[in-house]
Amino acid sequence: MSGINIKICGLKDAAACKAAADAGARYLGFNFFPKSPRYVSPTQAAALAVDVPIGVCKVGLVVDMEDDVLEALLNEVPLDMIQLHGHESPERVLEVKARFGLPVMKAVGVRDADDLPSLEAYARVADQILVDAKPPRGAVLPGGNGLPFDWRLIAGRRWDVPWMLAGGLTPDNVGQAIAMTGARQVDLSSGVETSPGVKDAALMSAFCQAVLSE
Ligand SMILES: O=C(O)c1ccccc1N[C@@H]1O[C@H](COP(=O)(O)O)[C@@H](O)[C@H]1O
Repeated sequence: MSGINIKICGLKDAAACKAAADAGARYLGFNFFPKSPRYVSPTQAAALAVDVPIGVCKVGLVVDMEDDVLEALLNEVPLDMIQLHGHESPERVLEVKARFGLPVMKAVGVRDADDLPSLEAYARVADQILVDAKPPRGAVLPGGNGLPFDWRLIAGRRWDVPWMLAGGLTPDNVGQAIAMTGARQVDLSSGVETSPGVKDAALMSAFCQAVLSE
């Protein structure tokens, strides 16, 4: 056992949730961004949440969501953590934490060294930070594009809160990603899919094996 935590995001059906938890994921992510091929409605997520094992963290991924929509979502789905994956400011992170009382993980996109100060800023306000690849210019999705960033940019860097590495991770590259960055938590979506939004149990198992054998 490596002691590295795994999050598998964008789960849409009960079989995929079970396969992810059985494979060893400690966080399961539900995606509430309507434009995503991984979108689930609050009603669908509420049904899936019922069978998530105790001790596995249910994360809700939202993108620049307004308070009233977020409130309705949290009233319907028993989430354990909110993942903010849009343009939410540090002030907005604090607001969401205070208003909804759940831990907040803020995704921060990295493309080059200019993006690194943002990580420090969000690490001061969020409960966790998700160090993700910045989406390509003009992309529809602010994440979930299956593209890694240059891991050398964060080699040896540490923040004062727990952090996850994301962006284009796969069963084949996650070992190298961990070795280069020292990540103790990893997160992915596309890398365990056969097509956008379709999770594959064998790929999830292969990914978790690759991480857990580190
Ligand atoms: O997966 C999506 O469709 C998505 C949509 C909007 C915001 C974030 C999204 N995905 C998150 O992006 C990272 C990395 O994903 P990938 O492994 O590169 O596909 C991960 O946190 C996903 O949850």
